[in-house]
Amino acid sequence: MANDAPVALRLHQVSVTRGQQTILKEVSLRIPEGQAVAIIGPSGAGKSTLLEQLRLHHAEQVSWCPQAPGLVPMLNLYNNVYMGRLHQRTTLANIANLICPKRQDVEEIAVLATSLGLLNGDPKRLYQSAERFSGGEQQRISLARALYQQRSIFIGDEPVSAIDELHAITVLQQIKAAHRTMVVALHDVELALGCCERIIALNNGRIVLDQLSSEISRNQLLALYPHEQY
Ligand SMILES: Nc1ncnc2c1ncn2[C@@H]1O[C@H](COP(=O)(O)OP(=O)(O)OP(=O)(O)O)[C@@H](O)[C@H]1O
Repeated sequence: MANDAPVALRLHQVSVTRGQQTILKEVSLRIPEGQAVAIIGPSGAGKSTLLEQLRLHHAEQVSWCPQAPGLVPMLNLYNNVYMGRLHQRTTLANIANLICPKRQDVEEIAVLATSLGLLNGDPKRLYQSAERFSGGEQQRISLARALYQQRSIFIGDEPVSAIDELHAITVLQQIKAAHRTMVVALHDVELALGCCERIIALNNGRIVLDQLSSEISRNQLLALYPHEQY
């Protein structure tokens, strides 16, 4: 696949074994800067494991959005998002934030939360504990935390699976616009074809397809899911 841009993410013959099972089998991969890539494949194919390897190999550049929201339930929306930049700030600044958040941080997170439809016109929702948001909203808080990291590469494991189809497209476009490179595991092949220029399919720990979306048909992708009904 010709692309002269510098490589943003690279794996070279990476294998991952857990217990008796080899989950990734000598996977090699180069993702150029500027590309939006969907990782697809049936459940258990190794998508999360592949994303984990990409993240571990490029930790400093990556904004990471895991499959489970991973929020602190009793902390409010604001503080859960603020955690995205904990490591970029001093311990003192982080403690001060818990007592008296800076206006600039509050405003920035409010803008982000609004853009993801989390405030519904009510700024007080910024101070509502995460556990009082719905599953889909909690996923969007997790996304806001990843976006707040402001890194050049976004890696997300099913980042829009709890968001309805219409909003999922908008949210993926928003993620794309905020990062130079995006790699997301998606179970929805339509979404993958519509929002990502390159599709990488995994099966049983191996890459079985790696093509530009413009060169693949929907049926070709559906054939990768023989046991699932669409
Ligand atoms: N920590 C672990 N210990 C043992 N086996 C594991 C571990 N993590 C994952 N696996 C196994 O590795 C395989 C791939 O898992 P992985 O989560 O990467 O798949 P996936 O394609 O992301 O699946 P899904 O779409 O269901 O999230 C599965 O068979 C899973 O049971």
